[in-house]
Amino acid sequence: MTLALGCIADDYTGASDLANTLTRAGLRTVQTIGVPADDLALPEVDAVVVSLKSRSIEAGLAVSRSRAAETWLRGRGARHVLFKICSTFDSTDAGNIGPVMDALRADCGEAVVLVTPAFPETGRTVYQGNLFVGAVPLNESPLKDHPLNPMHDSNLVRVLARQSGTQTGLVDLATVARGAEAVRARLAELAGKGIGAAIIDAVFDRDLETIGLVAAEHRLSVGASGIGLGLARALVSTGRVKAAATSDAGAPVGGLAACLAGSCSQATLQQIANAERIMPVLHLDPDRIIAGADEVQRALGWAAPRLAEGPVLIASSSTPDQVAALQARHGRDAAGHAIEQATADIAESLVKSGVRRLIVAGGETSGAVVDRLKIPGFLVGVEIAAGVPVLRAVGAESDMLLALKSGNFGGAEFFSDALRLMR
Ligand SMILES: Nc1ncnc2c1ncn2[C@@H]1O[C@H](COP(=O)(O)OP(=O)(O)O)[C@@H](O)[C@H]1O
Ligand SMILES: O=C(O)[C@@H](O)C(=O)COP(=O)(O)O
Repeated sequence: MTLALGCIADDYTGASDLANTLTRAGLRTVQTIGVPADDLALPEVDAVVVSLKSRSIEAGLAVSRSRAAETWLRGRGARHVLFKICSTFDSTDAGNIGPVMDALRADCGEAVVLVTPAFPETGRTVYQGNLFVGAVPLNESPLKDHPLNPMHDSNLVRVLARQSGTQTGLVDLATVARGAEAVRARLAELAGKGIGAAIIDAVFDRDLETIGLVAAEHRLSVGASGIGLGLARALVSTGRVKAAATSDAGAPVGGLAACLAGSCSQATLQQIANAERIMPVLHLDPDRIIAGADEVQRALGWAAPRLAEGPVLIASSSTPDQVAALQARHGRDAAGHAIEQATADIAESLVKSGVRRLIVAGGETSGAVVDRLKIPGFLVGVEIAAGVPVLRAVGAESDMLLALKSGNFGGAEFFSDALRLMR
């Protein structure tokens, strides 16, 4: 297998979002959980997205895990590696976007790395280096209240400069609009000044196509699904990949269905509220989880009689005020970790009792659940909402369908939309 594109994603929902985008653009794609074991039977593919849970861990660990993934991908022929980050640039001043980018850049000797989280299909656009979420700048969006990485600065040139050892420059929209040659010239100018990273503006998919053409000539890029779209279209339009039809990875599995939510995003809170109309919903008590009380057992006892009747939803999600109060009592990381592990405990028991269709809301939450279920990889099925495909587990103990929903993605009826497509 010689890969046309290698990808390293810093969380599992982000990885499935990217795998979805690449698949829809015609690349045969598989999502692996971590660096695949040698005995994992992978189909013949054009792109592999290695999913890491490295967004919110210590920067040194994120670097070493990303480097291991890079070595594996380049060893399978990937000339270009895309480091997939969140379309809302989720990170802190300690990393991990800057440190991982610096390490991968040093490994491949790239002069200037193109960086853009733009993903217009989901309302993420970048103008003059400022990230917009829908109509508002990042720092005014719900991301200002993210439980793990609240985003308070929408100027990505500044945000990345605080995290990276290299200087950060800008390729503005006017340059992108002039086409690939103008972008190449601007990158050469930045490289001449010793600037090693460039935030590049993008508002429409056509901007990402220009960016993809240029990025594909390089060894490394950093961004969200939008630049993945640009790269995939460039690989197809230049004949390096023959566009494939989408597979039937979402064929029915039957079995019980359940939903778990650990995301506290505004979108997820609305989706949970709407789900109350169509299925039983249990709201976990986060204080009881952290206190180590038997909240997991309570949830399982609640779910057992209801599952045979139809899908259920179990959520730890709370409003920003409640999240802040909980974190003040217990600490941010301790609270997040305890809740993720409790959600994983619940997922493990649900699967033991016959759940084969599982929907998880939240990136870190999905990471904890998928790790616990020891699923080595996924094939991409139909799209439920922009950035969220139906996934079929490969190499797992049971044949299962999953959906890993980024906190901010999906329409107001996401849970019923997903269940309709996961049979
Ligand atoms: N009620 C709560 N209070 C505080 N933190 C919570 C609560 N519920 C879940 N969390 C934690 O918040 C984080 C949500 O992150 P994540 O799952 O990545 O969601 P998103 O995709 O919205 O970013 C996780 O670490 C999760 O355990
Ligand atoms: O790019 C995106 O927005 C998503 O693919 C993503 O990474 C989402 O992360 P979470 O919101 O933490 O799920």
